[in-house]
Amino acid sequence: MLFKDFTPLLGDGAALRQVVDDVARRRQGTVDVVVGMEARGFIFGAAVAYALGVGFVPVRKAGKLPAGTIRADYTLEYATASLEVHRDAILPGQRVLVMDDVLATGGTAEATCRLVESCDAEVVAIEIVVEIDALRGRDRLAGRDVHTLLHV
Ligand SMILES: O=P(O)(O)OC[C@H]1O[C@H](OP(=O)(O)OP(=O)(O)O)[C@H](O)[C@@H]1O
Ligand SMILES: Nc1ncnc2[nH]cnc12
Repeated sequence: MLFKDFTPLLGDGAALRQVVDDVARRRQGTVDVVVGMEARGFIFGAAVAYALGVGFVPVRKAGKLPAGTIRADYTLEYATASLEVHRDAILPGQRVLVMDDVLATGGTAEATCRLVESCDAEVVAIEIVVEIDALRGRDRLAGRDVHTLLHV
């Protein structure tokens, strides 16, 4: 699978603003917090949280967060990995927007949804900048509101 390089989009101020404003317009008033996944989900997630006027919660690769965490394992092509979030970062009942740059196999997004739901919070929607359709990541997110800006 070819690597989809996002750095030109990040370097283009008008394009970056268009992506962030589009997500913020769609989700305005519907979420209490944005969750973004390390590392590229931090860039878009934090910008969208700022635009919505809500907080941002980082989901990190295992072993990087300083306080008490909960963990979710997920599968990569030939291995497994783990994501973590601070156990008190997402409150029960909060409405959560999950934001990432790429949806490939869906493992990252699916594990993130599990983390949110372990906090008794609700995944209101998943916003993705680019979905790699051939990898069928969407199948792992069946029943969820998944919105993608671009399909490749
Ligand atoms: O749908 P999946 O198959 O789970 O792949 C998508 C994930 O892969 C990339 O992150 P990566 O784990 O490469 O980390 P990085 O953002 O730190 O480069 C991307 O930013 C997504 O988070
Ligand atoms: N092909 C790909 N390009 C960019 N980011 C990715 N994350 C997972 N697969 C990817």
